[in-house]
Amino acid sequence: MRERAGRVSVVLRCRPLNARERAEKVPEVIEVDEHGRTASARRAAPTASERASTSERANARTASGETRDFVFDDVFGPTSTQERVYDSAVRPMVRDVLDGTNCTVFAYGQTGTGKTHTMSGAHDAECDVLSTDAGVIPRAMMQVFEHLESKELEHTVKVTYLELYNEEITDLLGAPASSPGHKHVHALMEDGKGGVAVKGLEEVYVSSTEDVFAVLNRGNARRRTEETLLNKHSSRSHSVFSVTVHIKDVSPDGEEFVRCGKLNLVDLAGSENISRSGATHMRAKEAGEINKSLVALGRVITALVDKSAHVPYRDSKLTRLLRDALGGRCRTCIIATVSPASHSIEETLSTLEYAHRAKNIKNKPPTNGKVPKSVFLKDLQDCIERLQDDLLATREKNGVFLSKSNYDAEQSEHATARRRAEELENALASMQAEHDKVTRMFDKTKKNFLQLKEQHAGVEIALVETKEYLRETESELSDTKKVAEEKEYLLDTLEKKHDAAALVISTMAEDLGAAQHEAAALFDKIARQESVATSNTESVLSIKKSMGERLEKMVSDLAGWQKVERDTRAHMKRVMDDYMSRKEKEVETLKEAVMTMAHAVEQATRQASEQASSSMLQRAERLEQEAKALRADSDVIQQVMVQNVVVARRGRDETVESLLRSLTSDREAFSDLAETVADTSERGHAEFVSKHVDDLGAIRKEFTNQLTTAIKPDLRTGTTPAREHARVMLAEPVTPSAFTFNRDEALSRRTNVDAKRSRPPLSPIGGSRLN
Ligand SMILES: Nc1ncnc2c1ncn2[C@@H]1O[C@H](COP(=O)(O)OP(=O)(O)OP(=O)(O)O)[C@@H](O)[C@H]1O
Repeated sequence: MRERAGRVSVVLRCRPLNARERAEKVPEVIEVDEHGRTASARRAAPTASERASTSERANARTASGETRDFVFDDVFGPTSTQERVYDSAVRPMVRDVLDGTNCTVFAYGQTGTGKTHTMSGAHDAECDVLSTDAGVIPRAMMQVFEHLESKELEHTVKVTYLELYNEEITDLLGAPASSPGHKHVHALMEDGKGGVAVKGLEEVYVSSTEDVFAVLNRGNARRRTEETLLNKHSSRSHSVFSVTVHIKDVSPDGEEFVRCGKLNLVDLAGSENISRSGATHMRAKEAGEINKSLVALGRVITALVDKSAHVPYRDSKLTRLLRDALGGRCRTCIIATVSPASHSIEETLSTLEYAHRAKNIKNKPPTNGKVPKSVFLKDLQDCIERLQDDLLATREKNGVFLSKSNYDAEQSEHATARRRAEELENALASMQAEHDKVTRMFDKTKKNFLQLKEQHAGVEIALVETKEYLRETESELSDTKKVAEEKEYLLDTLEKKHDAAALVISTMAEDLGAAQHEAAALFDKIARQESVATSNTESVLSIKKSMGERLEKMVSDLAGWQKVERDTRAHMKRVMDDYMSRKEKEVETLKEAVMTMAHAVEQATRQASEQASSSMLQRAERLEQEAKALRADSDVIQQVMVQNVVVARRGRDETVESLLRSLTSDREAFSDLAETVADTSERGHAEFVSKHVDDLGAIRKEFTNQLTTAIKPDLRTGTTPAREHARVMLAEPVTPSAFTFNRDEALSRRTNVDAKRSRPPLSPIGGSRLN
């Protein structure tokens, strides 16, 4: 092994697969290069059985196929022998011990990886020849004694063997306990030189390898081992086998001195995955304690590597025991043991990482173990005196008493213990605070739990209800199934019917095709009808439009006609007024003439009545002529009216008739007037004139009324009688004869009227004459 001053040396040993692993064909994931002092760890996919026995997380991690390399001071593969490991890693250290150096060799690794095999192995020897399986301890002892014997040096060799189990130190070489349940537990104490010592530990002086093997056998017999799934003889404790060698020597200058070297050989209990090792109950607690102390060891290593100000040696008795070996004045070698099996890859990697880090721990320079013989003797003398004092004090007093030096040592230990107690109290206070916090969390959790319990009760009720509902649902389901079966049956029937229906449907489809054809023809017809209807509508609209236009035209014509009528009426009125005023004048004149005549008649009563009669007759004739002229005027007027009516596209028959009647009546009236005038001589002109003035007024009034009625609009229809009459007229074919004045008919009507008035009918104007 290469040596680097002051540094902890770390070697790796990888054991071969055991029989069971070989049988299971467990893949090997560790490759070692002894020459290159490297080890490669490969994460491989786990086998089915590994998957079954490994946590999901581990499976996930080991499935990655990652390979990591580690370099150590020495690497030993599965085929490396015990001898080779010893010669390479430990033999130099034993040499140092014999030179007066304190050395520590400890094996560290997962359970079942060969720590005990490496440290102890088989330590029986025949004929002073160690078996090939002999481990570090027997080989070291063999080397020590070979050296001492070969050099024929004066020496003493003493050994101690202790076990640290569940944080209690037991002396494996001490007197057996008085009762099976009783154990001697030993305290750790400061040795006053920066190290620790186990108080009251039995030191056994040995003078040969046989003595050592006997001691080892005695101690190993008391060591706690158990069978686990991972190791048939698993060590359940850490063990420390210490060898102290004192050698008397002489310096070149002739001075005698004593070389004192101590070799600590530590076999740690293996870290274990509790689930994989199958540990339960006490064993699980045991494994927990082992792991705890190994974690403390890991923290110490980390603190030393990181050069932390505080190294937590006091966290466990294991680290206190190894204090000198880790960071103290000691030469140290760590033998890390690993398994090549794939199922241990995670633990193997953990071991490799810690071991690799531990390489960086630097110890202080070892003390020179050479003590002058006088000093050594003085020390021995002091020791003997202390022991004698204790013995004396014990003898004199009725109890256990100590010598002053032992008392001081005890006091010093008590002071340390007090400090430790204070530290522990502080730790306790922080733990109390943590405990309070946890209690509060517990209370909160308890509250939550109670709430959850209540919810759970509610859920249980709901569950019962759900179960009930489920039962109901199941019953409904069975009913539904029955219904489903029935439906299935019906479905079958329906399918058959469906086939039949399909047949019918195909027939219907054909019919439908025909119907569609007919419908198409029908639609064509309808389209045609619609087009006709549209054209009709257009015609109606056109007729309506032309009717409207015609009506408007008619209205406008009517308005024109009304104007003509108004003009005619005004004209007639003027004619009539002229005529009347003329006639009135004439009547006046006539009256005057009549008066004159009457006067003349009165005066010329006696003058020739014939002359008078003739004159009157002439006068009457003249009047008749005038009447004829009037009649001619009337005819002219009549013709004008007719012409006007014709020009106004027919006209108001009734109005015209009325006018005609009126005119006829006027004519007749004039005829009557003429007759009356003819009769005037008989009835008197005054009566005649006044009567006819009245008649003329009545005629005018009636004419006016008729006109008003003819043009008065009907509130309901919005039309006037004249318009209505015109409409009727327009609707009927009009012949000019309809407007021809029938004089005879008029006369006959006049006669009828007169008859109704009980008046003698007038003689035709043309044929009238005065009687
Ligand atoms: N290098 C090796 N060559 C052959 N067999 C070995 C080797 N290492 C270990 N073994 C065997 O493996 C088994 C377990 O070894 P060992 O008891 O030494 O493990 P351990 O690490 O001490 O376990 P634990 O921590 O449980 O005590 C033993 O039967 C041992 O003989």
